[in-house]
Amino acid sequence: MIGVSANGLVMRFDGVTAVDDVTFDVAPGEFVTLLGPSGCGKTTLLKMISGFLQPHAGSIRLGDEDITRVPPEARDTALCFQSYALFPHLSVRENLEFGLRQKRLSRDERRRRVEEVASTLELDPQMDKLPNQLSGGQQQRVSLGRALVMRPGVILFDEPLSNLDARLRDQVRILIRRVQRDFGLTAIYVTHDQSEALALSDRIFVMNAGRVEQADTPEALYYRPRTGFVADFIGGANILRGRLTAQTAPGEWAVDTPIGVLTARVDAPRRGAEVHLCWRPETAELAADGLPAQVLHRAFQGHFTDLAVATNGVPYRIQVPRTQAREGDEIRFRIAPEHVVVLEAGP
Ligand SMILES: Nc1ncnc2c1ncn2[C@@H]1O[C@H](COP(=O)(O)OP(=O)(O)OP(=O)(O)O)[C@@H](O)[C@H]1O
Repeated sequence: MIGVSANGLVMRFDGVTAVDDVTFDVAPGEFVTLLGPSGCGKTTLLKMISGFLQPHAGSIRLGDEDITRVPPEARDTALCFQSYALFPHLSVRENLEFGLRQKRLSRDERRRRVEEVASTLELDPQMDKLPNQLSGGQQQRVSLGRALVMRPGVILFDEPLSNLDARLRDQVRILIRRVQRDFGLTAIYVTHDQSEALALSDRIFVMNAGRVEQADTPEALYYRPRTGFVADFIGGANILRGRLTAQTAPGEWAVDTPIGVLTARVDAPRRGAEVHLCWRPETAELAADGLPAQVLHRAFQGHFTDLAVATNGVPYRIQVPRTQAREGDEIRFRIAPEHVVVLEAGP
């Protein structure tokens, strides 16, 4: 297993900086997702790692080797696309074998690898069919198989599930994670779908305007976002401005906000400091002595009820497991200090 590291990568197109001084390390065997809105530079970064784009500055290493100037076919990487990129006139078997023939592997070795991958991906019954005789999910498995037969050190995915319907997406997602573990591959996966990223990844690199804004585990990104962009992009947090007023316990401060006084854990507090706070809707608990809020809209969701509420004209959301509250009612709620996060930068 090999890791990938990038140092100071820059890519510009016609004066637009698509990737702006990106540095990261992906550990051997790690599954990392590049997540961010359309145009933030995810695909450009992936193409630099695979060698289809040359960076204007910076370097990329695969294990101990500097591969910045190594052509794509000589890199120990394989790419799996959303558009499958299968040869329409070749059978599934021939599609799977294609890269191995180009590498001039022996017939026995080709057969061994193709059979192993076909059985892992349950493609055996499809081997003599042409791509247009397959469903979208089957075509995506062939595309994955073509990458796997190469036994790359690093497998790169560019939105591989985006052409599949919701049910198939779940199945192929689980399959991707399983083969990545079983084959001992390092994986870099591009998506703009946050739930896909949260479900698949060891770590997520959240990208914004060509930069990696935060690189963390899914849990840390969700519960400890560092910026307003990350808090909002991952799971939609409530974000409020506030001012630190007084210490209430060791490491805990009262924060004056437009919806009332909240208590937050604060690392480096300064009395009077203006901060941005974020908290997740589901961390609110109904409590008779809590902050008041007026219910604007109620949406029952089964295991929780989503309440759009407002206090002093400021709208936000809370989610509670069970409530009789209706539009127009006043509710009261509290949030434990460990769930109120002080951001390094606002939205
Ligand atoms: N070949 C190109 N020529 C000119 N501009 C480009 C080219 N490729 C990408 N860009 C620009 O670089 C920026 C980053 O594009 P990129 O495709 O990496 O974004 P992305 O995050 O993968 O977006 P999406 O999720 O929509 O695929 C965008 O502003 C895009 O318009």
